[in-house]
Amino acid sequence: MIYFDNSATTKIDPAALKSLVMTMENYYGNPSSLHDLGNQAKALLNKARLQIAELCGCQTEEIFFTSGGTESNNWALKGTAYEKTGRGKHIITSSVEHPSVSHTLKELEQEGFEVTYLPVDKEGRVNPKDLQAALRPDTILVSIMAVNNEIGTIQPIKEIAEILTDFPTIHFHVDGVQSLGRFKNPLIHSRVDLYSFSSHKFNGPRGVGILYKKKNRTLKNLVEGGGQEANLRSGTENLPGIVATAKAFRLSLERAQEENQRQEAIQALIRAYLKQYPDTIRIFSPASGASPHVLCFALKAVRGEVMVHALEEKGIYVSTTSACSSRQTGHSSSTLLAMGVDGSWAHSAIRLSFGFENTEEEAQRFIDTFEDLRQKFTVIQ
Ligand SMILES: Cc1ncc(COP(=O)(O)O)c(C=O)c1O
Repeated sequence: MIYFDNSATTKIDPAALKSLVMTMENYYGNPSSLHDLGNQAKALLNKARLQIAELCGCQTEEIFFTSGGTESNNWALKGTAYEKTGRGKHIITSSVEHPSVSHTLKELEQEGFEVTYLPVDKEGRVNPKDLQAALRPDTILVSIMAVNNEIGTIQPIKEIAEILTDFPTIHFHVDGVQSLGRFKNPLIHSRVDLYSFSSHKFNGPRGVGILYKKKNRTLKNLVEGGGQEANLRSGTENLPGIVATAKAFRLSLERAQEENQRQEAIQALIRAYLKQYPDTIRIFSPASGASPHVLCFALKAVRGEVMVHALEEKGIYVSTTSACSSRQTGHSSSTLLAMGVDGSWAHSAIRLSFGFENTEEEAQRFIDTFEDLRQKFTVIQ
């Protein structure tokens, strides 16, 4: 079996799994309880928060735990919109965001907010000049992803942050769900106010997200209840998941350099093979300025889902462009369409995404299998 679907989700790291089970078995007290078991759970929660804050170079009060990347994104966007509605109703984003951003913004549009969707170039990248031109006195929020989940493009977050330095009242949110380990500073730039992470994308467990919120920024809370997470996000904390997340976060950063190099080598091997067929194979992931963990391409006139299942029969697991959209029949990648890719090519796209267990030997096995399929499909055509 070859698992090349790490942008959809990753296998939990054995050390993170150990932390998860250890916490479940030994720290089952509720961190809000007054007794000793509660105190022990609370101490562990504080420790996990401190570890993540230190790794991000921020304060513990700036780290909030949520249920995943989707909730972190929803909270950053809606929380800003509802908090700042008196100051303005204009939001800027890109046309290639994950649905947890784009669908949330569509909802806000129905509630009377105005959203500017910045175009992207042929590599799926926003031009900071377009952002500069879109800024208005009533702009309250800019939300741009760090790394695109469908093709891997890295957005110019630093350049955008520099521009926004002159606009200190605007909240700058970055969806960093696909980004951990790709930047030296996990939060990229000090001008970033809100940053979303998702544990299951970096070999942590499902059901845990992180929202970094800069100390002086205010967000409306969306989840009311017992006042956990500094009264801003209620609900009994998922302590085992949070402890395992802290472990996976640290491990991801520790092995980032080695990981990136290995994934670059895997990607280079597969790219070299794909490039032999320029008439029938198109590569959509940029060759530079992109994360090495994603490689998106298409074999002409073979639908993405057909290729996904043909590879699956050979024990190779990949996606059409994003796991969320892959069950919607006839759905094309929104990123590819925003890049101006022709609809029929977009329908044929598949995404390979690499993780910490993948090897160059697997890349070679993938190439051999894909070559058989390419020949088979070419004969059929
Ligand atoms: C860029 C991006 N943002 C947000 C999400 C949502 O994260 P989660 O699955 O933790 O809700 C994903 C998941 O694929 C993603 O790739």
